[in-house]
Amino acid sequence: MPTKTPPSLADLRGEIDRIDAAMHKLLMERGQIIETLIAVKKTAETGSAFRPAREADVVRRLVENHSGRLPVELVVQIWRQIISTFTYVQAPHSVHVVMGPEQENARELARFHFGFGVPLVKHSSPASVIAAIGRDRGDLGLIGLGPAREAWWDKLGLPDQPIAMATAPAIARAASPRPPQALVIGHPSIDTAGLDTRIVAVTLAGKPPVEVDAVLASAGEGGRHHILAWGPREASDAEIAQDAASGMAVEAARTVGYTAKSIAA
Ligand SMILES: O=C(O)C(=O)C[C@]1(C(=O)O)C=C[C@@H](O)C=C1
Repeated sequence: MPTKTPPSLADLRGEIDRIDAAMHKLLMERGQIIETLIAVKKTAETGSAFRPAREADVVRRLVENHSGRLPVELVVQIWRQIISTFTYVQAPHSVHVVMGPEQENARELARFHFGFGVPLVKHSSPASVIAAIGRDRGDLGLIGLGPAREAWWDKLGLPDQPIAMATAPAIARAASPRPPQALVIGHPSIDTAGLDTRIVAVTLAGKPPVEVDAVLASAGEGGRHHILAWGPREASDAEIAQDAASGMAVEAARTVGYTAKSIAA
């Protein structure tokens, strides 16, 4: 049987050039939709093009349809860059991030999530990020989750205060901790319809004996224990608080925003 001669390097590069040109053309075609998007979404009036539920759908579909040699993280990273740039071009804004010695990977996480086209503003505390949102309705904030010095999330969801609307990273990677590492917050006027997960600020009588996956962040303060819990959107604040409390008495529970279910890569 005659053996097939392998393609030359020039042939392979020709093939890559053809694919690159097609990808570039499609990207430019995607870009042509922006002007109409701005008009249809009335972005000039609302000040923000950010639609977290739609973004989560796009990423979930990519992960579901992915196969082959290319790591899915790369594909998600490329699309996060595209989507964030599209959001920015429709309505320029900044992303406020808590960065400091205790938040070493915050910049990397912010760049992975929002790409390189969006300006990052550095803050030293969650309270300062929360205060910054609302001065400009289109701005977003990124605050690290996990153990905290104070229950900064208690400021979310109050009248005219920012709410939670996404978690980062967009996918739960095997190489990174399973629970989300950071919370994305934004002005309450941003459309959060379609996000299937409720985020609840809970006050407990004391520290629960075990920490469960339903807890995103926690802080001990003034004898009380404060946690940020998540559960299905259709569940009530009290139900989500009970699930996260591990038997500890629940003193207060209040919705502070929503997010999309974790997307496992
Ligand atoms: O679907 C929209 O509303 C868009 O503006 C498009 C797009 C995208 O690039 O896919 C950009 C920003 C939104 O946050 C969601 C999705």
